[in-house]
Amino acid sequence: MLELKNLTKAYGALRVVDDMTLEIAQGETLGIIGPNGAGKTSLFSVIAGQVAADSGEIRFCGQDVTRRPPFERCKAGLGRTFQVPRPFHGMTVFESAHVAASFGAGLSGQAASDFAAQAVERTGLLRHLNEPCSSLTLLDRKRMELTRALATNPKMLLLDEIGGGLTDHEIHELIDILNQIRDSGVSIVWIEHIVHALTSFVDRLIVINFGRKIADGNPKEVMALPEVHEIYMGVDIDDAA
Ligand SMILES: Nc1ncnc2c1ncn2[C@@H]1O[C@H](COP(=O)(O)OP(=O)(O)OP(=O)(O)O)[C@@H](O)[C@H]1O
Repeated sequence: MLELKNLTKAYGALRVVDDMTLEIAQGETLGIIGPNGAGKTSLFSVIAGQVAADSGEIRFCGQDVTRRPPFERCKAGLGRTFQVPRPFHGMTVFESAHVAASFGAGLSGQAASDFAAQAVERTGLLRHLNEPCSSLTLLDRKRMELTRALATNPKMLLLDEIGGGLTDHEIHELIDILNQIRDSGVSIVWIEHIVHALTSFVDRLIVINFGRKIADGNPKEVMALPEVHEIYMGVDIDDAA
C-alpha cells in the first residue's frame, strides 16, 4: 500500500530521513520507535507531504505521490495525527470532524455530518460533540487528532505519539479503539515511546536512529536485538544481562 524508495530529507548537514526504503502492506500495523530526534516525526511529515523529500520516491496505492501536496495525499487515503495536537481553533469537535469528512473524505450534506458524528463516536468524544476543541484536555485533544484523521476516511493512518501522557487504563481504551479501526481494514503506522503498548498492538516494528532504519521485523525479535538495546535504551545487552 505504501512504498518508500531511498527517501531522504536533510536540514543542512543533518539527515533526518536517510535513504529510507520501506513497504507497508494493506491492513498491516507497523510500529516505529527510536530515540528522541531520530527522525520519526520527520518521516511522517515527508510521507504525508508537510515536508518535501530531497530525493527518493513515495508510492501510495500504486501512485507516485512524492510531489503531491498534503491535501491530495489526504484525499488519496493517507490520514495523520500530529504529536503536538493542532486543533482547528474556533471550531467545535463536531465542526472539526465535519471539515475532515468534507475536505478529506469528500462527503457533503447529511453524509458528511453522519460520517463526522460516527468518527467522534468511535473515538469516545461524543460527550464533547459541541464543545470547542480549545476547551479539551490534552487526552481529548489527542483523541481529537485521531477523530479528525479518521473522519477523512483513511486507508492508512499515521499516528504520532497519541499514547503519550495517557494512564494504563487510557492506553487500553486507546488500543481497543485502534483494534476496531484496524479490523475495519485501515493500515496503521504508529510512532510511540510507550513500547509495551506498541508491541502489544503492532504486527511489525521498525527502529530508526539518525534517520536510518536499523531494525525491521517481528516486535519481540526486534526488541531482543543487541543493537536495539544499545541504541534505543542506551544499554548494552551484555551489560543489561
Ligand atoms: N524544520 C526543521 N529544521 C531544522 N531541524 C529540524 C526541523 N524539524 C526537525 N528538525 C530536527 O530533526 C531531527 C529529527 O526530529 P524529529 O522530530 O523528526 O525526531 P523524532 O524522532 O520524531 O523525535 P521525538 O521522539 O523527540 O519526537 C531533530 O534533531 C530535530 O531538531
